[in-house]
Amino acid sequence: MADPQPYQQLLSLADLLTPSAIRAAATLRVADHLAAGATTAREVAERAQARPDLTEALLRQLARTGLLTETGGTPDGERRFALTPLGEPLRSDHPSGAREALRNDSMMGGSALSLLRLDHTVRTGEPALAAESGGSYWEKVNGDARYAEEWAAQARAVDENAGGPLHWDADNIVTAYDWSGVRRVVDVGGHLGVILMALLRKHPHLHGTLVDLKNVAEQAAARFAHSDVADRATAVVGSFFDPLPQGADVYLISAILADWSDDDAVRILRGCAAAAGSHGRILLAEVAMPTGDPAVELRLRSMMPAPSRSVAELEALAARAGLEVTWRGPATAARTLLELTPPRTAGRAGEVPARG
Ligand SMILES: C[S@@+](CC[C@H](N)C(=O)[O-])C[C@H]1O[C@@H](n2cnc3c(N)ncnc32)[C@H](O)[C@@H]1O
Repeated sequence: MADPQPYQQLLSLADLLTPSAIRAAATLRVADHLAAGATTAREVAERAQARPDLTEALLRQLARTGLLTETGGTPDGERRFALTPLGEPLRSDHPSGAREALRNDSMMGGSALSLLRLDHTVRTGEPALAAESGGSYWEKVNGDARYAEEWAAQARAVDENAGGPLHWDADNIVTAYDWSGVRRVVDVGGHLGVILMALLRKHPHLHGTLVDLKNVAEQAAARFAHSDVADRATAVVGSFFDPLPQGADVYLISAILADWSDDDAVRILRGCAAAAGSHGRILLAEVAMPTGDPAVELRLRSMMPAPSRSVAELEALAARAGLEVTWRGPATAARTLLELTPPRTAGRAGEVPARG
């Protein structure tokens, strides 16, 4: 057989059918329906509330790709299908969690679709989702009740892993900063409260308020209410683009700025500074994701504008926001720690010591 022409290879490399069919199967729970006893396209379609004719096409295509196998026919001549070992991980109960990563309507699966508009990212540096919806990823997954159960599942998973080491060198936030003179901390975009709870447990004199968007803040509030720090931790629904709770001693910004352009990052820093007032400070604990590999860089950049700002770039943002660096904590490959202070209160220590 003649070797394929370069154009044929090119079209085959760029073809979207296989990934789209697998993601459609994940979204429509095809594997779950087959595992639960459906065998024909009609039975799968009925359970998936889909069209039988196109479900049949999907199942036949998945059989071609090796995720399903045809197991004969019914007396009426309908094809029967079953999962192969390659298709098994698409079941919701598979420990790999593959279906969650692949279904188009999950947080992870949905954000992967931004790769389809990589041209937009390469042209502008913006996440491709912005080209589609005009809104941020976080607004979408927090403003839509369809994602509330996913956040609840994440909260359950976080509870199951409670007590383990914190990700991305976040232990440094808890141990490397001098919390002794701090009474109130606001965790800005504090997610499900993992870091804030670790902080309050380690420093029993601290009180914490977590601010996050709706779906997340509600889960964090429920976690706090059932925890040993219930009397010192609160979670409030809010946006860091709106006024934040005033007057805390420290505004913690952990792993937030990577998701935002320079202009938005400066807005977030300014908002924290405004809430910090004349005596408060900001603890910027930004993460740096490894982007040396082009595949990793393209994936990350299609979803977030700045996955790995350098310390110098973070300090430049702080300067743009009118903040002074009053402490430099240990900078690991994954995490930077900077204390930032509005100018009128700068110089608590009278100098900028470099530690770590
Ligand atoms: C990458 S997570 C970081 C979570 C946490 N600070 C940490 O270090 O693990 C980003 C967080 O920012 C929150 N977020 C996004 N946009 C927000 C906004 N406008 N206002 C408040 N929180 C927001 C998200 O819901 C999410 O919890």
